[in-house]
Amino acid sequence: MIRVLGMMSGTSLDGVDAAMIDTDGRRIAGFGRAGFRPYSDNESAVLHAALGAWPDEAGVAEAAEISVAGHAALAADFPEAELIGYHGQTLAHDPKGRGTHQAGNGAALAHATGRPVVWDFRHEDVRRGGEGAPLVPFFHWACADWAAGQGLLPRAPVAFLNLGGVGNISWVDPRAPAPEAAGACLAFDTGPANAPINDLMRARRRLAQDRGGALAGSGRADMDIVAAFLRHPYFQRPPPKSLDRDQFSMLPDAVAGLADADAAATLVAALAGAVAAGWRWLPTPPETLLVCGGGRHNAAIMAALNAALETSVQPVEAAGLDGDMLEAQAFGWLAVRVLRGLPISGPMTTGVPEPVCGGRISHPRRPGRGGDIFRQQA
Ligand SMILES: Nc1ncnc2c1ncn2[C@@H]1O[C@H](COP(=O)(O)OP(=O)(O)OP(=O)(O)O)[C@@H](O)[C@H]1O
Ligand SMILES: CC(=O)N[C@H]1[C@@H]2OC[C@@H](O2)[C@@H](O)[C@@H]1O[C@H](C)C(=O)O
Repeated sequence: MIRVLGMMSGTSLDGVDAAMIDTDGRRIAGFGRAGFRPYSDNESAVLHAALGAWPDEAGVAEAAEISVAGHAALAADFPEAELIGYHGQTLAHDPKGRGTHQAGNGAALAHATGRPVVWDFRHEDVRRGGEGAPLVPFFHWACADWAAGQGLLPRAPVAFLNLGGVGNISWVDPRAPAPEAAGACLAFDTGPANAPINDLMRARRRLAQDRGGALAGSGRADMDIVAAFLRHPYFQRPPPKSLDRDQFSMLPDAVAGLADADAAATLVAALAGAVAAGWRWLPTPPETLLVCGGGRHNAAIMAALNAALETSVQPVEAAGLDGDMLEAQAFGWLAVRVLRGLPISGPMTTGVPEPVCGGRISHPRRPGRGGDIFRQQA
């Protein structure tokens, strides 16, 4: 078993999540402490300005420095970690074109923390023809396996919906022997989630988010706009498929003429409509949809999902999991899989032709505690 710290800074650009998890890269042995370090207004502004940039373009070096410094500061609170899984900051994602770009530097983080760092999780998948995203589905399979083992969920297919800046859904069957086994997982990005809502709040109210969904809850969705949005070819395309943060620029444009509350309500209805549009791709309709990520704190989103779907929609806490830390835990679990040479994606999650391991491992110049886990490998 390895005590690993997973670290994630997602597309909503609000800060860095960190969570400890004990795992052999297959089963989850236990969850540990977690932490969050928000980006300052200045850091967030630099990251926002760099969105869309590819390596060596303007603003990327500064964004990478902010990423490494923010992660190193938070990792210092977790001296018990033998290994760190570091996602980096996605600035651009175009898997069928220019590739995928996570700003950051795992070698610099290894040096700063004295711990080995697994990073650059997405490139190898893209290089081999995959979407490079979503990568959390194999971990969702492990969560379903863990929850079934704890008696918190039946050992049956279940779906996880992650609502960060972008939404992604994983259908998983914990009766399968491993996440890469045939029939174990099917996953894809559903559509925009919190990113357009945050952008609306920032532009119109100078706020970072619609806290609790209060504004959206007081408005009325324009269903003509939602219907037009759902005619986008993305929703007709079968998985695998993944999205860049700002791929649906027509959505903010379409709500530009609406009052604030109605605009927020329309974005929420579009989010739920996109999830419902993806439902047909799931191998079987799951009895439960477990919602994780910040969007589950938005009551208007949860109500819209309940209205749009004929299934039990619940926060992932119903299965004993921490919905704010699931992605950070995922990149800890995936880091151990990289260390052990186990696949982190496959045909049914990213569309890569064969299951692929990927990831890079960087060692600190002066090894700290991490040396032990490499001796365990031998
Ligand atoms: N109390 C709340 N009320 C409403 N919305 C919230 C609340 N808490 C979080 N959110 C929303 O969730 C977002 C953060 O979600 P999360 O941390 O899951 O995203 P992320 O990890 O950055 O993105 P991604 O999963 O796309 O990589 C916030 O930016 C906000 O939009
Ligand atoms: C390229 C990239 O960073 N994509 C993110 C983003 O945020 C949500 C969705 O789009 C998902 O595809 C992915 O994140 C999660 C952690 C994933 O890879 O599963």
